[in-house]
Amino acid sequence: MSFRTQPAAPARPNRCQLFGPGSRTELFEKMAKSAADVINLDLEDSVAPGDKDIARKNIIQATHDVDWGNKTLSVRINGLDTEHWYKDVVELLENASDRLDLIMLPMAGCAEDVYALEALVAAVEKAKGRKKPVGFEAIIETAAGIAHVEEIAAASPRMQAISLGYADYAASMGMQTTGIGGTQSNYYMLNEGEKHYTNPWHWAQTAIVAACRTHGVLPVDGPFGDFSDDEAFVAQARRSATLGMVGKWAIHPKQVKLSNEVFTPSAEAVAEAREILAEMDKANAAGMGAVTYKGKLIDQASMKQAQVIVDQAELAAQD
Ligand SMILES: CC(=O)SCCNC(=O)CCNC(=O)[C@H](O)C(C)(C)COP(=O)(O)OP(=O)(O)OC[C@H]1O[C@@H](n2cnc3c(N)ncnc32)[C@H](O)[C@@H]1OP(=O)(O)O
Ligand SMILES: O=CC(=O)O
Ligand SMILES: [Mg+2]
Repeated sequence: MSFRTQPAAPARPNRCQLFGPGSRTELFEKMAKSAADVINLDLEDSVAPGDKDIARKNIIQATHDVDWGNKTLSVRINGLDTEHWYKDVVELLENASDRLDLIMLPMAGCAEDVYALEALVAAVEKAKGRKKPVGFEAIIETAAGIAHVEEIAAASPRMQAISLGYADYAASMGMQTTGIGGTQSNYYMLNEGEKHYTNPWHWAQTAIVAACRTHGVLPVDGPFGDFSDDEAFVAQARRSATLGMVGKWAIHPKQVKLSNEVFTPSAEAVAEAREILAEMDKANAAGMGAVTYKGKLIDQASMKQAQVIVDQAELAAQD
C-alpha cells in the first residue's frame, strides 16, 4: 500500500440506477416504487429539446410531491456545452426540496467542468441558505472524459459516483456502432477460423474503476440499450461487477431486478468470504500469514478480497 491509503467510497447501495425522462411525469411514481437504489430523473438526452423547461418544472415538483423512500435521488442536468445547464442548476437548487441528493454531470471532459458546476452550485446553495449540500456524479462519455478521468474523479469532495456512458462514448470515440453497450459483432479475434468476441469497452471500464477507487468514488456501469435481451444485459453487468463496478443503469424497469441480482453477492459467495475471514483469523492467531483453504492459497490479501464481498452484502442488506 502506498503511504496514501485508498479512501472509502460512499457507503450506500448503488446496485441499480433507474433512469426516466423528466418529461414523462407518469413514470415518477413507478420509479419511486421500483427496487432501484438510485433514481436518475433526466433533463438531458431523453428529453426533447423543446421540453427542457417543462421537464425541469416537473422534476422540481417531484422532489416535493413524490415519496422517494430511502432511494438516492439524482437529477441529470444538461452538459456544459449547452444553453440549458445553468438554468438546470439554478432552478433546481432554488426550488427543489432537500430530498434532492445528487446532480449528475453528463459529458464531463476535465476537472474544470466539475469546478464550474461546483462554483455555480455553491453560489446558489449559499444564496438560498440550502442546508444540505448536493453531491455530484459524473458521466464519462467522451474521448476527453476518459483521457482525464482521474482528474474528474478527484475534482470535488462532492463527487460520489462516475458512470460510463456507452452511447455518447462510442460516438465521441468514432466507434463504428449504434449499439449502446454489450457485444459488438465486429470486435473479435480469429483463432483457427473461430470468432472469439472480446470486450471493446474494457479499457474504459477499468480506467474508470481505477480512477474512482483511487479517489473514493463509486464506479458505475452505464446503460445497456437492448432492453429486450436480458441475457446480454446480465453478461455485461457480470463483467462490470467482476471488474469492480458497484452497479449499473437501468433504462427500462425490467433491468432493475437483473442489476440488483448481479451486484448483490450470492449467499454462497458471502458464506465463503466469511469462512475465509474466519480461517485467516485462526491462521493469524496461530502465527501463520498464509494457509491452504479448499486446496488454494489464502493470505492477508485474501482477507481484503473477502471483506469486499462481505461489505457489498451488508450494503445490499441496508435496502
Ligand atoms: C443513452 C442514455 O442517455 S440512457 C439514459 C436516458 N434514457 C432514459 O432515461 C430512457 C428511460 N426509459 C424510457 O424512457 C422508457 O423505458 C422507454 C422509452 C425505453 C420505453 O418506454 P415504454 O414504451 O413506455 O416502455 P414499456 O411499454 O415497455 O413499459 C412497461 C411499463 O414500464 C413502465 N416504464 C417504462 N419506462 C419506465 C421507467 N424508466 N421507469 C419506470 N417505469 C417505466 C411503463 O410506464 C409501463 O408501465 P405499465 O405496465 O404500468 O403500463
Ligand atoms: O449518457 C449515457 C450514454 O450512454 O451516452
Ligand atoms: Mg450520454
